[in-house]
Amino acid sequence: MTARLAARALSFRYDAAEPLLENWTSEFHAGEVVAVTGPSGRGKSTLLYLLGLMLKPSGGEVLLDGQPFHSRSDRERASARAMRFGFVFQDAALDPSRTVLDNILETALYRRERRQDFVSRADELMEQFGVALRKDARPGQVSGGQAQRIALCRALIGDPGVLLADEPTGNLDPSSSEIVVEALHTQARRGAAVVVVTHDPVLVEQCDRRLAL
Ligand SMILES: Nc1ncnc2c1ncn2[C@@H]1O[C@H](COP(=O)(O)OP(=O)(O)OP(=O)(O)O)[C@@H](O)[C@H]1O
Repeated sequence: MTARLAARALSFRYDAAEPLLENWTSEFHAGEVVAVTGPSGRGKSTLLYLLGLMLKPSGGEVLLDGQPFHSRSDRERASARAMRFGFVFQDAALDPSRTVLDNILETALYRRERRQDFVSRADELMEQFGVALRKDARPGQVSGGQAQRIALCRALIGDPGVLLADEPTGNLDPSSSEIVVEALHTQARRGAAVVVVTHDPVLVEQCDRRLAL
C-alpha cells in the first residue's frame, strides 16, 4: 500500500549548523496517528515543517501519495499545502490582526474557495472544541488553551488528508486534551495520516505508533 506521506532518505540542516536529519526514512499511512517524540532541540518541529512542505530538505524527498515534492515549484507546494494538509503549529501561531473566525477560515482563502462555504463547518468545529466565541473575538483575547483549540479548528476545517500537529495538547487540561486526542483519531478514521509531535506521555500512549527522533 502506498503511504499517504513518506520521507525518503531525508537530510536537513539549518545553514552552517550540525545536521538535524541524515538519511531519515519513514512512512505515515492513512488511518494512523503517529507520535513523534524526542528531546528538546532534536528537530521534531523541523521534521513537521519538512513533512508539511514548508521547508525544503537538503537531501532526500517527501512523497505525498507516492509523488515526490522536493523538486516542485513553490506554487505547487503551496497549493498542495492548502488542499491536502492541516497544520497545528506549536503555540497555535494565530494571526493577531484577524478575528478568530477569520483565522479558522484561512484555508478557504488559500484554496481560493468561497469563505461562506466554510462558515457553518467553522461554527461546528468551534462548538465541538468549546471555543464558540463572539464572532469578533481576536486571538489576543483568548487563553493559551483556547488558542490551541482554535488552531486545531483551523487545521481541520479543510478535512485534510494529512494532519500535522506540533504539541497540540501542550496548553490543555486533561478534559480538553481528550477532546483533541479524539479529534486526531476521528480525522485518521476519515482517511488522514496524522503525525503528532509531543512530549505528553498520555498523548503518546493514545497514538497508534511512536517514532522516536
Ligand atoms: N529557523 C531556524 N534557523 C536556525 N536554527 C533553527 C531554526 N529553527 C530551529 N533551529 C534549531 O534547530 C534545532 C531543532 O529545533 P526544533 O524546533 O526542530 O526542535 P524540537 O525537537 O521541535 O524542539 P522542542 O521539543 O524544544 O520544540 C534547535 O537547535 C533549534 O535551535
